Amino acid sequence: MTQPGFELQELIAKMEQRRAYALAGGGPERAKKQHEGGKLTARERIEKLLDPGSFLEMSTLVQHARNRLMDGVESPGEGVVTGSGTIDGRQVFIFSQDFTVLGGSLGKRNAMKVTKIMDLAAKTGCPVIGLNDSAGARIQEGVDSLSGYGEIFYRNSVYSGAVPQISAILGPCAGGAVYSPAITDFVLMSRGSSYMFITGPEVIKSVTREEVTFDQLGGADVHTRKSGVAHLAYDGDEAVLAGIRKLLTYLPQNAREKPPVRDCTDPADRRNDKLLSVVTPDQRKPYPMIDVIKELVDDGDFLELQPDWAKNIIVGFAHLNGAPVGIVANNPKSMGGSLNIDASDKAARFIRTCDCYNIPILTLVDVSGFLPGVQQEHAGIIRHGAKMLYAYAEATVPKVTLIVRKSYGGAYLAMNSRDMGADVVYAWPTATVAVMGAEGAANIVYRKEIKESENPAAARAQKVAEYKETFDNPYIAAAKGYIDDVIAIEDTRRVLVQTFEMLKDKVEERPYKKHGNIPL
Ligand SMILES: CC(=O)SCCNC(=O)CCNC(=O)[C@H](O)C(C)(C)COP(=O)(O)OP(=O)(O)OC[C@H]1O[C@@H](n2cnc3c(N)ncnc32)[C@H](O)[C@@H]1OP(=O)(O)O
Repeated sequence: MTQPGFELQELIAKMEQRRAYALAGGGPERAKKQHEGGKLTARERIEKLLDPGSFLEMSTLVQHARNRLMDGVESPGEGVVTGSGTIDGRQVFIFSQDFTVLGGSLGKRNAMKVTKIMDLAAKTGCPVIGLNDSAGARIQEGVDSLSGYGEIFYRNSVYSGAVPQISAILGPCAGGAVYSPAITDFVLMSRGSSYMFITGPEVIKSVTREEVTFDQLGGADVHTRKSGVAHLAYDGDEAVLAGIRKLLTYLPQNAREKPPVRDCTDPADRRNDKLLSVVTPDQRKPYPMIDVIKELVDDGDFLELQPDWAKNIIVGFAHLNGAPVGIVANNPKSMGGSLNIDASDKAARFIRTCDCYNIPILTLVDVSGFLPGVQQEHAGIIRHGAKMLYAYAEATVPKVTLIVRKSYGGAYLAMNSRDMGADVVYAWPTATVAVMGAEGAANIVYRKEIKESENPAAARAQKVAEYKETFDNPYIAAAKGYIDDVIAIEDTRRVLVQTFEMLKDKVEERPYKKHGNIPL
């Protein structure tokens, strides 16, 4: 007769054997190949991302859905590692595609593992992090694998704005697979070892005869400089994972919560005398807006998103006296800070991201207008610029606008003026608010007088000077109540900290609707 203890040991041994089989993934040879390609394995990534020892794995023993083509094929762990854990003590859900198992390809059961943790994240109100490294739809599973993608995309969309979703691209992400990261809130890529594209170089060559490498087509630099698909690029997996940890410090767990406030040692009333030598009243003289931002926020620490795409607008996260804030700022160093199609898309998306996750918005304005040009008009600047107006008006988080220098025309409205829903608008003494700059305005308003004058050039100069004297300042707008106060430049940090503190419990309701219809 079998000893009861022995029977239990057998059961335990069987469990350990199954578990070890799954944990080994595609085996040491494929793991070695992964390392040789400058990449970590799926499990190493999880270990580096989460707080030590916090990973609770799910669905470890799942196997592929059998079909004729998959006979005799092994898929330990089914090509993806899933579960939950903590980052800085806060719970997150994670899936990490395992390229060592069938190239991390996505079949029905692989997708089931992913959707399981997405559902748990939504039910428990926690962020979802996807570490992508996959050859795409599992060819042998045909339409079942397409269905698997559908189930993931559906949840990416339904949970959008409910819980933060962050995608890291750490290897291939091709074909329809790209649409999962594309729907999520943030996309981070590793340089040199990751790429995203709809159709690969081979197909492109056969259809259009264009010859291009994987990296030239969809590498990290392409998506952070040209397409705007990705928000941040890093050198290597570890840097991407550190980037995710940093990003989470600005985000709440879900849309019902506020983002975490941290201890702040940078004095709330620190004077900003440095700024007196950064921004000059000369409208034609550009200055680094990024220096203005860094001077105002806690410890000069600003996480800029999409820093190399649509450089004429700056967006990113910082803390003000320990509380996260989203910043949107014109960049006079690029295209004179004017707004174009890409800048409008970049800003609108960021504003909506802040609003989803209860992050107050600070807008720093130095804008000459929307970029003139046939290309911009024909490409739909009206439709794209409208997104910014819509996004600001739609946002119910605290919104503070500071006019640093120029604020002209339609762009004055697109940069969150009082009428567009700013809760408080400040201006520096260097600010000018008008329909257009003095040169253009004088030419139109005094055209007849200038033309009929004996010396048109002198008459024009005089009228420009008169116009500047009368209109190129913030005081007319302040007198009409469009600006709440003109503040001392060196006192700005204190004023902003106090203003956001005043607004922190702001509640703003909107009329009933299914959802708004933002122009896309
Ligand atoms: C909706 C959509 O996703 S459509 C897109 C469908 N996907 C594709 O067309 C990509 C097909 N795959 C590829 O082109 C290549 O595998 C690449 C470029 C992604 C990676 O190339 P490499 O790094 O050289 O890896 P390699 O080709 O050896 O693939 C690794 C393993 O994954 C397997 N694999 C790769 N792609 C798939 C796939 N789509 N389905 C099933 N298995 C796959 C390979 O057979 C290989 O298996 P093995 O380790 O047992 O030999």
